[in-house]
Amino acid sequence: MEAKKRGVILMNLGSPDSTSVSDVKKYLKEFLMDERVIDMPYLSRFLLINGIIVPFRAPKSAEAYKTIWTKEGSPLIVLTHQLQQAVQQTVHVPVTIAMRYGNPTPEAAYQALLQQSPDIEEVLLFPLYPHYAMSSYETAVEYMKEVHRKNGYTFQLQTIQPYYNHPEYIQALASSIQPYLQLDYDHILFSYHGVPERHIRKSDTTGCHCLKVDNCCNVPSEAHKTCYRHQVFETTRLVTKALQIPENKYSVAFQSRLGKGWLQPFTDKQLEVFPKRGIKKLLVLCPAFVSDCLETLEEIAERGKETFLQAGGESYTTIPCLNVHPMWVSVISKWINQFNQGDTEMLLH
Ligand SMILES: C=CC1=C(C)c2cc3[nH]c(cc4nc(cc5[nH]c(cc1n2)c(C)c5CCC(=O)O)C(CCC(=O)O)=C4C)c(C)c3C=C
Ligand SMILES: [Fe+2]
Ligand SMILES: [Fe+2]
Repeated sequence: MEAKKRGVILMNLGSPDSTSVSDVKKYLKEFLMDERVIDMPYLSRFLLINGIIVPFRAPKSAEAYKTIWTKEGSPLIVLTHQLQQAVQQTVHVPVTIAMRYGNPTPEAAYQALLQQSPDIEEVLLFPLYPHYAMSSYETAVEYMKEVHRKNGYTFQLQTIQPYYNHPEYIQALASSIQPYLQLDYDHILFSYHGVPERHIRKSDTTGCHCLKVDNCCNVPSEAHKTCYRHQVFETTRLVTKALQIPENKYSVAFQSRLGKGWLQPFTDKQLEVFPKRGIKKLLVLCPAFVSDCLETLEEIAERGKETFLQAGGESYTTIPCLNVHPMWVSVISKWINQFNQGDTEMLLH
């Protein structure tokens, strides 16, 4: 029997095309008009985004992007391209990239695969998000399905499930952290992108567990399959266990909030209080992101450092995202090879 013709799409969030205010406005509008990001009725969302948030935010965001932009473009896009190239060298199926917002679009990614392999039968969608959140993983997957359906493509679309607790992902993350443990440090902060608490409740498939049961994220539940909070705690628990980091040497916080009612504790507030609690030498990492981006390079590495040092901290080291770490490249390649052999263990069922 002949093997099926397959292809892979690595999917990330996306960036503006340039640091111009007009490109940033276009990107923010597309991003924030996503009903899985700002979950309001259409008209209120439209008025809030177009009338208030984008006009005020775009000039500030454009300035922030300027501080991290490279000759090749946005770090997130450049790093996603580099990951695609590294993975492509080790697998025998075509691999391309798509962004949820901006370029390259999902249509462009599907077309790129069809051009390389016109009789393609199965495409693997690989979201570059280890954790499930309606504003990251879910919107990426649902949007790819929608574009697939609208174009009437005949190939099948399969999706890698969230890998926040997969032993091979944890091992890759641990080995990217390991060299930094040689530094003299008091504490490690795991800073994850925040989400509104309302989103955690909305994603609860049982309707009665998340943020309703005491200590919900540590009480076994079916809800954890789609609970971002549970999943980030699990990544932290598993990776600190693998590295034998004692419980009193690390903590979790949530960054990048936009509005009220987001998951706590907040990273920026923690950075202010740590020095007062005797934490003077800090390591920070951001495992919700596979690729370094505005939120890690500007918010955490630049502004976070300033906050911590001004509050009395002495040393502040950021640990890069997995990016193109060789172990991460080989994990992705291994999962792609498994998929290419018809192994469905890693796929959403
Ligand atoms: C874990 C992944 C992400 C989740 C969950 C997420 C939720 C989320 N984000 C916003 C608003 C903004 N996020 C912005 C940037 C941004 N967000 C992620 C990832 C997640 N967001 C990434 C990778 C990036 C960086 C993109 C880059 O180009 O480098 C921005 C834009 C920048 C800014 O103006 O700050 C906004 C806005 C919301 C509202 C939300 C959940 C509801
Ligand atoms: Fe975000
Ligand atoms: Fe939970």
